[in-house]
Amino acid sequence: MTILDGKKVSNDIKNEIKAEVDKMKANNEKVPHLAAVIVGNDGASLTYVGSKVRACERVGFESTMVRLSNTTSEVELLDKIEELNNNDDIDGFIIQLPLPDQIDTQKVLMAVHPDKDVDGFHPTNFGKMALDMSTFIPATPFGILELLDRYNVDTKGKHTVVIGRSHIVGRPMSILMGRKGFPGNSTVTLTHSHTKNITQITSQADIIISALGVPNFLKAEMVKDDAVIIDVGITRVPDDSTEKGYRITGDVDFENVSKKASHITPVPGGVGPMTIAMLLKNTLLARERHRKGYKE
Ligand SMILES: Nc1nc(=O)c2c([nH]1)NC[C@@H]1CN(c3ccc(C(=O)N[C@@H](CCC(=O)O)C(=O)O)cc3)C=[N+]21
Repeated sequence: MTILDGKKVSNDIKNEIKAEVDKMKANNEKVPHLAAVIVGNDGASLTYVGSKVRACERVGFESTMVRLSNTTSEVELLDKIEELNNNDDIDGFIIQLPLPDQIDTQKVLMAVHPDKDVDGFHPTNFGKMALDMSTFIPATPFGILELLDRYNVDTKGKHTVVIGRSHIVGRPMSILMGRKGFPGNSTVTLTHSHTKNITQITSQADIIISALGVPNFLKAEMVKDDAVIIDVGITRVPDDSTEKGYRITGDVDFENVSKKASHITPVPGGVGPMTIAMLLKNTLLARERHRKGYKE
């Protein structure tokens, strides 16, 4: 059984990115600049954005965190986005999700200029992804592809079962695993809350990608021997024995499923750190495209 070590691979990727940034600095070129907008005070969201900012520092990017209050109106947020779209110093930015209820998420994501949309959430970029055109691939799915690639996990002709159809993980993942090329060329089944007899489906999977957010959902009985297991779940469960008062748990019953799996991602230390590394990679790409005047 091989642990797909997202922590290690993400560190390798960050070192590769840092080497690129060092070259830019040596040539007196402007370094990539990422901005992150966060609306409200959600603890988990603040943690993730904090990690993103720290990761920028680590590789030598510039970063800007824009904090808006929980009562921010949709118009105020759209104004801020327009400002970031027009700020030539910023190569890419993200709007941290989820957003408060008074704000229409889809409307907001459509306001981000596709050239600066390093999350890959704009319909133009999502469409390009589905059509195999070069674009920003959403960081979590991109991180999973990168992890499969670096561990040489064979995906061709395999049956991949994706659990969850969210716009940021399950849906794009189902498209990417079925695309031509590597990693890809899988036969994909996308399952969700209306799926009947899910155990029958997961037991036939060569690769399972679970992005549900239900702790311990995927049990050993649902998995066949030698399956590849990717756990995208990150749920905070209260735990007084820890310093922070919580621990994070994936969708997979790791202890038992890992005994059957050929490859498995841990939580923490699997997909989460890869997400951050690939956001940096997309920001590097955004800088490069910006430098070339968006001509290609
Ligand atoms: N616009 C937008 N883009 C996102 O990419 C985005 C988002 N909104 N909203 C929330 C989700 C979630 N997400 C994570 C990133 C890193 C970890 C991560 O580093 N996790 C660590 C542990 C972190 C902890 O201790 O909580 C790990 O799994 O090892 C987790 C989750 C990005 N998301």
